[in-house]
Amino acid sequence: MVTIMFGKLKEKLGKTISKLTEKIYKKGEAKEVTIEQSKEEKPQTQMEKSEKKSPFGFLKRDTPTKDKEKEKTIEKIEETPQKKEISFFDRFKITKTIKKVLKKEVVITEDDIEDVLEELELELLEADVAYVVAEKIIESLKNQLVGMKISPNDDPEEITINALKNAIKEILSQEHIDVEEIIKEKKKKGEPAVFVFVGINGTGKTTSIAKLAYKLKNKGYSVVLAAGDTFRAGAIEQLEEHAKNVGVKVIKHQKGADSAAVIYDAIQHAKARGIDVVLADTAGRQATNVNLMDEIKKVVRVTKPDLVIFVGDALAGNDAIYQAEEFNNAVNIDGVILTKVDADAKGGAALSIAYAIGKPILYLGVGQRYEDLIEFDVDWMVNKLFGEEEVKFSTEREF
Ligand SMILES: Nc1nc2c(ncn2[C@@H]2O[C@H](COP(=O)(O)OP(=O)(O)OP(=O)(O)O)[C@@H](O)[C@H]2O)c(=O)[nH]1
Repeated sequence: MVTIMFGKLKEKLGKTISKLTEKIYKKGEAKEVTIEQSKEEKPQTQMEKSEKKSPFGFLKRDTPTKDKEKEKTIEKIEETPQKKEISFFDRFKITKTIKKVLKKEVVITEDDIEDVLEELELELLEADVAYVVAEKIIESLKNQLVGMKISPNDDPEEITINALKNAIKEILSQEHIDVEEIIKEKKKKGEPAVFVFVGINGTGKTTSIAKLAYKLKNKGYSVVLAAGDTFRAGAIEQLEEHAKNVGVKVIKHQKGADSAAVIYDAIQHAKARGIDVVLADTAGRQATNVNLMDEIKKVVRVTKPDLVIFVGDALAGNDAIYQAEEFNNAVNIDGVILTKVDADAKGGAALSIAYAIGKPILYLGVGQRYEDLIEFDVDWMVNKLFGEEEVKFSTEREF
């Protein structure tokens, strides 16, 4: 079954836009008007185009009406509005579009939208959006929409989509961390950049390290891995397997050794050989395990990494956010890698984790191949939530 990434969230946002738009139309006593357009007339405006291709499918589509003396057809929407030679017969092809237009100006009040926003809040929580994030989105929508004047020339759908996009961008926008910039700055000082990966068991730390090693190596950086997970049986061998596949070296000690010592040795190795980056694995641990959390604090104290990266599992929903908060309180996380986003039909964790801990998402794990690690970008996520295309990720497995 192919998961539609953020599918649940996308569906709920679409329903909200439809309801808010209808509220505005109703209050403005909107009437339906028919717009006739022949091929020769001006090319469609972007809004008219998006109205026909609305991602949420609830908007009026072209409704061709049969007309004896003239053949009518839906005007084919050009992906890119190139000037095309129009044939003689094409000139008579008329497009009729029915669109709603407000009869009078509308000033939105809190009463107008209260019920829709209450429903949205519940639906966001159902999509694993953290409570504090759902609250923030509702508050942002109220601040943007209550008191807004909408004239008959405005497009209510465009206004509601933009309001929701702004609310989500506010949530997603955290201070950006440029990983490559950190590597370059450390290189200038003749030192390796050190990134330590933390998180609970099974979230995808080891595979995310391998994916980042693959990405950085392909960008021309030299990378060494530190087998800091000296606790779980097979963890060292798993990392060695990835290292062999990706073509990088691993620094390891025996199982049960001190994690900080392994990572410290890897840093010395990198310094001695002028290697650019050390990616350090650590044992998966429950945030509630005090001894293991003390160990990770020692790792950070001893190795002084440039980035402590929390690896969270998008499928864990709110648990991923709780774990991120706990790790952030213990060792001050710098950034997040959210894994298994390709398998996450809800999308709540991706929307919530950065806001909940006030740290940026650095990368998203989107599959089980070494290339399935993408740099997180707010506009990319907003386009996935509001865009039309369904993102298809590979289900191929390399590990
Ligand atoms: N679909 C999908 N699976 C992933 C992704 N990232 C990791 N996985 C899978 O998640 C499982 C756990 O990955 P690991 O890297 O072993 O997890 P870990 O955090 O190192 O686990 P511990 O070593 O026990 O702490 C593996 O089967 C991975 O293939 C991803 O982005 N998408």
